[in-house]
Amino acid sequence: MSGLVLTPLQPALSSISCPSSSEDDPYDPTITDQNSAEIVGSRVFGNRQRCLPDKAPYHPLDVHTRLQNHPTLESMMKLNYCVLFTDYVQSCKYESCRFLVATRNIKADEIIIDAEEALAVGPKQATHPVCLNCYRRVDGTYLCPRCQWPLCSEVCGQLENGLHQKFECEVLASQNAHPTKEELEQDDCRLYDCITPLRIVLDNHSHPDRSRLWLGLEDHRLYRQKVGIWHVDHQTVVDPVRIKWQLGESINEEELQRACGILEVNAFEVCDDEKTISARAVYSHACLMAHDCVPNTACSVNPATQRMTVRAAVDIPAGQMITTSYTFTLDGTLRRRSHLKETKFFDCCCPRCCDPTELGSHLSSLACPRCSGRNYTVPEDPLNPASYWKCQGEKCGNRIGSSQVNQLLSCLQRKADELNYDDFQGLEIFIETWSSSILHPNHSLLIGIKYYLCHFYGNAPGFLLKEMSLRFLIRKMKLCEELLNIARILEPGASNFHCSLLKEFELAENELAERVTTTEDEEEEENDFETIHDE
Ligand SMILES: C[S@@+](CC[C@H](N)C(=O)[O-])C[C@H]1O[C@@H](n2cnc3c(N)ncnc32)[C@H](O)[C@@H]1O
Repeated sequence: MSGLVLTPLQPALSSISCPSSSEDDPYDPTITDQNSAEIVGSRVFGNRQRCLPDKAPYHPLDVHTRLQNHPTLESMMKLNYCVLFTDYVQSCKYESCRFLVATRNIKADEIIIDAEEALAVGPKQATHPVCLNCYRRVDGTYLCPRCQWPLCSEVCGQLENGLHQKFECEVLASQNAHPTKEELEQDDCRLYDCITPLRIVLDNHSHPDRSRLWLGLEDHRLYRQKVGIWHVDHQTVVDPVRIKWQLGESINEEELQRACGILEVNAFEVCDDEKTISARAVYSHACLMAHDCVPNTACSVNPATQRMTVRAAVDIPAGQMITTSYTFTLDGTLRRRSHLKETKFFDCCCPRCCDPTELGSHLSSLACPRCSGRNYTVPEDPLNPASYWKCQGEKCGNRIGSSQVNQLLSCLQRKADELNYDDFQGLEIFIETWSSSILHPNHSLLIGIKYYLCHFYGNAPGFLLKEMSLRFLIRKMKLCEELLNIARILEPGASNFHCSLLKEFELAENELAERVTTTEDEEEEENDFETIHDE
């Protein structure tokens, strides 16, 4: 492990000129109270430049060429990354255009960002009731003695430095603002939506020095105003805080909307393996990573400290963007792109999205109805949801309209949503029924179920590794192999997805080896016994 990244700027680096650096610039190296990264490129913050034509796909190589020509790159080689400001943007709707770029060759598994402290942490939207300090589920039996919001226990209730005590407790107590018993019984208690934005606003009020860090975060204000989300945030956050809790005099709508926007665009999910902890957090450096549907990093958040560590999943050459994925790797292009548009407000045009076969992984491919499943049908223009789909078979070339494809997919999605995940046989039947003749065996509708089954076999009660029959052990290994082939394309290297599959495969392989050895030993014993007996 090497490469601590967030080291304070070295003198040589701090002299790099930062075009039109202004007082409000949160990435001005002289003002950050955290460790800092370097900044290069042309400035768009506060002076947003018009950009390349709509949908010009971005390509990391372009950035590489730019950086190679950048006079200060050499002096920046000591840092792992810099924040690149650029007028190079993907579409006119892409309002913000800073991203992290490797300033030297980074080896797979190297730490790029080491345990970055969160700028803000708090409950997720529409969450079940959680403790406002440790984000574990609560049932409302222990209430904060001061504000009456549920906490998990006295331990969290008496924390002096807990975020709850530090931020909202006093304000909520003064307004007698707490959820009712009925609200706490809901699985999506919307009052929790207000807590994290409220923390950001209160942080800004009490630490004007830190407010400059907040200023630097994208909130997609203009786009959010145009679409429904602005209105939803008004109902779920602005009105409850300002009207229901009567904080309207000290907190204005603008700052609450800005906090909501920052969270929607930038927050990472915080959870533990057992899913007992559920929260969201914002990081000033990690959240500058651009999205790519084939990310080159693996991110992890320590659920107890909420610190974020970013590692290189693969070798990242100097000049290449450092990327993470904001969406689900195992979703097909249509779904990923609409999820990114809805939640992060941009049209992804990464190489995977632009490729009809998703880089050969075939997560969206359908069996051609005319070739009876011998060839696969893929979108002619994967960036256009209304595109025709065409059979890849050289002699066939059969085309299907997007509405027909959508109809088929919605119908299969409904069937998939109805599946009972405790019934492994039902899942296997679903895979068998739709695989090959209708969907590519790697289709996202099937691959999600295969991923579930690959963990189910070997870990679920009644299917523990030692107890499982040979048939299921071999099935587990086959599923692992299929998924590993996809992981190698879509999340290569030391990604969480790839590593978890490798682990499952190795466990199954070792178990198989043990069984083979035991059987051989038993056979040998039997032979010995027979020989002795014969003698
Ligand atoms: C978490 S922020 C990343 C930092 C952001 N670029 C900034 O300057 O503040 C997420 C936003 O960055 C932009 N973005 C990230 N990856 C992108 C990509 N691959 N293509 C287009 N826009 C992207 C989108 O506007 C997205 O909503």
